[in-house]
Amino acid sequence: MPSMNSELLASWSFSQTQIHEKDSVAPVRERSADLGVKCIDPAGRSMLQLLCTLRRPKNIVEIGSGVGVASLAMLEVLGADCTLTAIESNLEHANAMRQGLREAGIASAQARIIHERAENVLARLADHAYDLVLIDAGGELLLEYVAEAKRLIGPSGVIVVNNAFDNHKLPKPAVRQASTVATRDALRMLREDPRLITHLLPSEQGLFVASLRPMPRRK
Ligand SMILES: C[S@@+](CC[C@H](N)C(=O)[O-])C[C@H]1O[C@@H](n2cnc3c(N)ncnc32)[C@H](O)[C@@H]1O
Repeated sequence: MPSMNSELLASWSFSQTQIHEKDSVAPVRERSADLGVKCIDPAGRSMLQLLCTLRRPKNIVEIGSGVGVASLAMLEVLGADCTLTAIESNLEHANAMRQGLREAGIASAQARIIHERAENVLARLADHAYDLVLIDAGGELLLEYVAEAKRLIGPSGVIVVNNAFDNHKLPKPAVRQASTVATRDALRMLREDPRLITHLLPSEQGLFVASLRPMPRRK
């Protein structure tokens, strides 16, 4: 296991600076900051775009879409080829996201925002109908969201958990706060599922990716 030393820390910090976002991203980040929403960090956003580029998901669910930094990142690389169902419990955040979608020229038929608590919505979404589920709504209910995400994804589905470091509390065993315990349990649930390949990507907030193993090819 690599131990954190100053060189490794310097390389990791350097990697976090090697991201150049389009000018259109800054106003959405500003709107997020104005409303006190902690949006996905630049490295996480860039990793999410890479994942979308490689997997080309057609149907996406985002749990906790905030003002839409992650949503717009996915829509930017996928174009009109995908539909997004964004679940957001805070009306101000949902309205600010609607504004961002309009400014980006995204049709409302392509990106649907459901203004409701995710725990009241997810059960209504169809089994195996989605290719990517992004979870970014805090740690407390993460186990529930992960269980639902496993039901929602189709045969080549991917589950992504942002802020997997739980604000850097995850690696500290002494921290027993509800969100940290739930995050540990949820990530373990994904890691121990033999159908999934998982990886914790070292963005600033931590991006945990769980992908269904491909079916073996028939000879
Ligand atoms: C970390 S922010 C999401 C940031 C967003 N993914 C982005 O990158 O721009 C978390 C969001 O989850 C929302 N949220 C919190 N609990 C929720 C719940 N139970 N159901 C739906 N949304 C929730 C908050 O209102 C907040 O906007």
